[in-house]
Amino acid sequence: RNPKKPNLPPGPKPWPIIGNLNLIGPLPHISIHSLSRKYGPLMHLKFGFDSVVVGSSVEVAELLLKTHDLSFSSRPQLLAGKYLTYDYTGMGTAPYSPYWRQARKICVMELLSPKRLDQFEYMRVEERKLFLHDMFKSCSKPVQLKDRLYMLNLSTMSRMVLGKRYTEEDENNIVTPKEFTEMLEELFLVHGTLDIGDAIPWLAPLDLQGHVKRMKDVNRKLDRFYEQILDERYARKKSGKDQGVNDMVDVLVQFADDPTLEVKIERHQLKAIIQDLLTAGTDTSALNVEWAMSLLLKNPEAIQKATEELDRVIGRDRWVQEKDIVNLPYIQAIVKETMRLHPVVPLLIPRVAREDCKVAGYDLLKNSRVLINIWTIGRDPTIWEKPNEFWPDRFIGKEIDVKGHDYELLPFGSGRRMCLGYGLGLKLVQSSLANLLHGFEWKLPGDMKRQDLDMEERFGLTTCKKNPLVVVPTKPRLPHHLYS
Ligand code: HEM
Repeated sequence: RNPKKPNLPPGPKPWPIIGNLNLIGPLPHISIHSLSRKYGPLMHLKFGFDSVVVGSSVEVAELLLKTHDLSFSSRPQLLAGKYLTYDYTGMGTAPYSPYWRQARKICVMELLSPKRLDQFEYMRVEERKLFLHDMFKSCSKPVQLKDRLYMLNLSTMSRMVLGKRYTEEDENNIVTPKEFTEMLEELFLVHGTLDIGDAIPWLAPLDLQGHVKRMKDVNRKLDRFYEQILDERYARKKSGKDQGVNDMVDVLVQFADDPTLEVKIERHQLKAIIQDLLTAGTDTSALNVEWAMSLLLKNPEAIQKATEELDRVIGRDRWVQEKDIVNLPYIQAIVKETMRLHPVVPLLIPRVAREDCKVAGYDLLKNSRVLINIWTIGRDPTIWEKPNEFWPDRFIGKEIDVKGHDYELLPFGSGRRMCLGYGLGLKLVQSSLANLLHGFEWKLPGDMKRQDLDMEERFGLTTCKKNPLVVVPTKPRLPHHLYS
């Protein structure tokens, strides 16, 4: 062997130009799962000209996300990051840098800290009540759960981040609910697309798929919205009518102006952070609840166990509150089991190597992209008994949690780039799910049998059900006055 040639991890032989992209189907985590069975848990692929390293076991995940976390704590510079997140200044797209460290610290310590989440809990409670009231009005009719949950999370995040529910008609709002939801929908859609220009950079200027144009268009619209929000805040501050901290933008503006900050946060960076806060948890949390309800409808005995627990711990005369969740181990187990079987970000967000690095005897080169296939890890038969079965009891009495320390279950990632909103994400998922189960009896529409409910996936920025779940809340379980 040429001693200078790097000892790359095993992988399929790449084609010129396209590399191994021909082996990647519409569900990349499944294609990569099949490849890793042949080439092993540390595998090397080529996506166009980019080297991609995939970790598919607990041991390799720990090496990449813990032992060598610092070497892999940057993000690749993809077109979406440039055009949709203000030149890579979103929290999820920013390279490892003093700016990213500073902004992440503010988000973790100030915006999403347990204390701040408690301060804004009343907003989540109010939004959930409206959602449950709407669900009550839909009793005995089929509902598309994902859309409802998405709107619940969007209203909640819109209030916590911007101080207003932009999902509802209000003549003082700067955008109509339709404009607001359409802008964000387009943002998700175009962010989730795979652009050929990312894999083959000399094709990027041609914008063959028209993605860059769409990215610029939606960013222009969103920018006007964020500009107006910031203008209003600064005007209020200047006028002396500042009323303290009412939402996350208030906190951000306060910190951005702090002269003691090591790195100054510029206006375009503020807008990127606002966008992250508004969007990162809405879809992810809604999809987790949709997957959980789908799994439960296929396993009615689990619904029975969950409702028994709810009746015993909460009783039938009130809703479930966030602080009740610690006393609901079966509900927690359902959420973990759902995240194990259907992680909504199955390959985590790609990282990038900041330097050459030796891992498990192989050379991983600077600028390689790093993916962790948590879908494979979640179904690994050497870790999980009956890996493909929905069996929440497997978590009862076990210490495994989803907070990034147990490498067999990483729905929020781990290490320096781990999800910074996991605490909020868990609250949104657990409390929506618990109250849907506590508040209603459920069935599939018409004569549909549980065997007929498909669990096919669609890959994108987040992995959702290919065919959205339609379900019928047959009747309320609690006294009627609680739904008003
Ligand atoms: C159930 C809900 C959620 C799930 C499943 C989820 C999942 C994830 C995952 C897998 C990552 C990538 C981690 C990695 O690369 O190691 C991530 C990153 C991120 N998440 Fe979440 N997330 C959720 C909710 C939220 C919420 C509520 C927020 C904020 C309000 C949020 C903000 C972010 C941000 C900003 C990043 C990028 C972090 C960085 O690169 O430094 N997420 N999330």
